[in-house]
Amino acid sequence: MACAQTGSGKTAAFCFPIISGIMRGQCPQRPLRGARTVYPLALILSPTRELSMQIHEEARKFSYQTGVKVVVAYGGAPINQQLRELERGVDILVATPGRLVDLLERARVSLQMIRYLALDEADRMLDMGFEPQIRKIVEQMDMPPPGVRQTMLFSATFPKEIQRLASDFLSNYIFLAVGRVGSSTDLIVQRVEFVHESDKRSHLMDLLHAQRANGVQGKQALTLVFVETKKGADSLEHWLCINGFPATTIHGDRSQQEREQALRSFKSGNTPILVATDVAARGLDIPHVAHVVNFDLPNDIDDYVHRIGRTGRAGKSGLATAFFNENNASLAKALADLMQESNQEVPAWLSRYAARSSFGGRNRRSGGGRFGGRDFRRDSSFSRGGSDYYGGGSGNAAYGGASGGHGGGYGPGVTSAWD
Ligand SMILES: Nc1ncnc2c1ncn2[C@@H]1O[C@H](COP(=O)(O)OP(=O)(O)OP(=O)(O)O)[C@@H](O)[C@H]1O
Repeated sequence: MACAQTGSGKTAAFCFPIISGIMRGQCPQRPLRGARTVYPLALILSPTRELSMQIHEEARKFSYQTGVKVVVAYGGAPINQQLRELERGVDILVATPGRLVDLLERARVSLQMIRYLALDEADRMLDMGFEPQIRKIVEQMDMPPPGVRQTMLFSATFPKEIQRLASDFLSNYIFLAVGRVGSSTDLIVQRVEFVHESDKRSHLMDLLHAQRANGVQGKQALTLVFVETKKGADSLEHWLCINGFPATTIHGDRSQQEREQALRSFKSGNTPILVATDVAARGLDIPHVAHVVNFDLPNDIDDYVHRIGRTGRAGKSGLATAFFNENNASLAKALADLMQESNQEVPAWLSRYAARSSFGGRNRRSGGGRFGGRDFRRDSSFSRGGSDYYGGGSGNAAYGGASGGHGGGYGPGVTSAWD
């Protein structure tokens, strides 16, 4: 289980070991091809089609001239073309869960030879929407058990309850966190502005005007605007266009072709404003996104972390502006904590909201008394009734048990580099 901030390069972190493992020939002989079933050695699952496409492109670059074959399969695109690609041979299959289940049910893909399984955006993959499909793929098809395969879970956020679920897919695993789990990078300047619902459009317009005026040769910098609903996305896009701001939109009701076209047009700068729902919140690595606007704030602080993480990537700086009003009161505490943690200026009015808000659920951070999540096994209330998680000494090599290789002896609540 690995956590590192958005834009820090997690894709390479799971692709290189897989490619290297396959190149070292540490995988079993596959059945002779003849039947139409293919037997990939590695499977990388991701929650959105666009993210699968991006991982595929990256993995192909990383495996250039290695002979390792990477194929992608995702929904909304013709399956026949993907089947033809698969028939040409596949070592690493990058897929979205729905399309993969389809391929498995058609017996066109077998997971029997999988030695590496990576779940990108693992917490999203295991939350309510995807868990049944992931369980089916990992537990009910022909995938080898944990231990035979190596399983890697990556995300910038990892709520405890999802960690707990994820541990079903792992055996004797290492929890590796770079920085605090769920924190955002301080390369992103975060601003929160109090804006009533009815003022949001004119406020956005002011921001965009100012941005254009400051831009090189009056050019609009790439701006990603997050809204809560698909309808809201279409309507805001329309309004921006009629007001002279070239915009496009990406959300789940658009055809795959339209989604891909929107992304291309945004990346190229032809339509420098992209209005998006959460479908674009995770993983997408679009160079030069200067500004992320949370026109509607999400209910979950982790979603906020992923959204703003579309800027400030790979060591570059970025700006994120959120429109906050009474409707977002339940997020106030988590938002103020997050901002403080990443050295941002927290407006006094937000601190007041944070102080008086009553909150619950996932918008509240729970980290054993400290802000930021960590390995849930270190929560004193967690017990699996065995010594294999903590203090056993034999397993868990990276930790060396609770009193082992890293200075030892730290209990819950004690700071360590692994927090
Ligand atoms: N060692 C490196 N040097 C320079 N650039 C890098 C390096 N590693 C990764 N990058 C670049 O950093 C960018 C972000 O990487 P990546 O998309 O893997 O981030 P991530 O950690 O998966 O983010 P997210 O949590 O948003 O999915 C990419 O453009 C990638 O090419």
